[in-house]
Amino acid sequence: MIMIAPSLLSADFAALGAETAEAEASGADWIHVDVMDGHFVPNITLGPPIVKAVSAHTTLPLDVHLMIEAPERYIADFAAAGAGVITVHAEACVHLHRVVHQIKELGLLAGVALNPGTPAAVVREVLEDLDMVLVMTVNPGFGGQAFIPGMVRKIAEIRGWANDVNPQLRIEVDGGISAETAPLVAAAGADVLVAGNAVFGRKDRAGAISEIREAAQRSFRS
Ligand SMILES: O=C(CO)[C@@H](O)[C@H](O)COP(=O)(O)O
Ligand SMILES: [Co+2]
Repeated sequence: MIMIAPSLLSADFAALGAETAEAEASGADWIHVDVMDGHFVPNITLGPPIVKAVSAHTTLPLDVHLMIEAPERYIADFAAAGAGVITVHAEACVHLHRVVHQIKELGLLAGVALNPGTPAAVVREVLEDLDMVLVMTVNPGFGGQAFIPGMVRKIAEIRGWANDVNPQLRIEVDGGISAETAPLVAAAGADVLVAGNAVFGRKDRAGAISEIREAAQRSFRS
């Protein structure tokens, strides 16, 4: 089943509680929270205290996307703040296997993200251990960027491997996802779609979420 994870990066930061509750009421499956440190990516957003504050406004899993160097330093803090899924960037981890198990030992779902310039092969050796791979379809750091079509091949490659070694693997896509791009990624095997601008940029959030979901559902290929 396709899941939709609206990204709070495009929400009103002065009203994160209300924006989160509205996303849940509008049919979101997860709430995507973008954490940026100004080093791994050229932008700074938020940390565990804000994740904790947001968690009081939803019953949905918080899908925490860590765009930070050496994320192992903060995993326990984000878990304590209420994260349900923690995704680290492969490019930010020297000991990727250890970090994945650090997340799982806290009872959370573990994801690994790949920048557009990073080959799929980087996750191959940990694929059996993962709950999710996040294929970035823009260069991370900002919302509202254009989808990079070349990433569709990477999604299909990972789905092909997962069918052999980890059929339950979720493949999340993040960046430039809309009702227009959703069918492309779903046809390649992505089943968790992050959408920032395409949801929070619209007044009718429920309409936006269901349009993206239906567009993806029609072409999903597992
Ligand atoms: O991780 C990121 C950006 O680095 C994302 O989660 C963005 O927030 C997606 O925004 P849109 O491209 O959907 O507007
Ligand atoms: Co993100």
